[in-house]
Amino acid sequence: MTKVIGLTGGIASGKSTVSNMLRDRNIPIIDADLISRQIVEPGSPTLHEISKAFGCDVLKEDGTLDRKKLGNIVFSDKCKLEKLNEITHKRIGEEFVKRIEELKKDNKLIIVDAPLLIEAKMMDLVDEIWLVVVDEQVQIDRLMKRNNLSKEDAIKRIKSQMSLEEKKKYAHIIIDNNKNIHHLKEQVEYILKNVIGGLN
Ligand SMILES: CC(C)(COP(=O)(O)OP(=O)(O)OC[C@H]1O[C@@H](n2cnc3c(N)ncnc32)[C@H](O)[C@@H]1O)[C@@H](O)C(=O)NCCC(=O)NCCS
Ligand SMILES: Nc1ncnc2c1ncn2[C@@H]1O[C@H](COP(=O)(O)OP(=O)(O)OP(=O)(O)O)[C@@H](O)[C@H]1O
Repeated sequence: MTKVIGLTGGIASGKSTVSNMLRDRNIPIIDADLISRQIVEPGSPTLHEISKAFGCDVLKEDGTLDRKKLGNIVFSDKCKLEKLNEITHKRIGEEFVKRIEELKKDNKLIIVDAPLLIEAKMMDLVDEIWLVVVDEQVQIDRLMKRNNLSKEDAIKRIKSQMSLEEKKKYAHIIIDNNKNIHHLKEQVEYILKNVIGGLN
């Protein structure tokens, strides 16, 4: 039996960092942020719908999605974010199902790295939820630094997602990423050894 893990957590909590550690152990990762880029390639129906809903202004001259511009629009307006989610989440979910089925053939453990797993009600696609947690101040600092955002913009993005306290209600395992990378890696190794056991 294959075990499918949903790896989730707030923006800049450290999901990709955890995913990379698991990938290094040859565990397959399904990356929602990557899928959300693939489904909006030029010529795709999703990009067409986005430009119809948000105007051609959200396209660059070469026809690709101007992610920065669309991000600025949706993270400042809840209704617009909901509109974008309506367009994208169904397709992201379909890709999850397809890729999980493919990977199940050859793997006992699969990770679905999805920031909005809970918000998008995709919990049923996975057997277990691992939640990466950080204190809000650490999250703000890391997000400002990584995305070169003002504090105000970083807070807007954090507030566009479900609160950590709410997410904790769904989590089977909590990974604390408030300290350094070494501390994070120790937890990942512990989980692989003691919780997942011989699966990977
Ligand atoms: C708004 C967009 C264009 C911004 O692009 P950008 O390259 O700046 O960010 P990227 O896609 O790398 O996402 C970075 C992080 O933002 C957060 N985020 C992304 N989309 C959303 C959303 N709809 N609601 C809340 N937070 C989100 C996540 O924590 C994600 O890890 C892009 O995120 C997007 O198309 N989002 C809709 C698709 C989606 O919901 N993706 C998450 C899949 S579970
Ligand atoms: N323990 C840590 N110590 C210091 N920096 C860290 C730590 N963990 C992650 N980071 C940094 O914090 C930032 C956010 O981490 P990461 O990109 O893994 O988060 P994420 O949850 O995948 O983000 P997103 O939701 O936006 O996809 C990155 O710049 C990463 O290098």
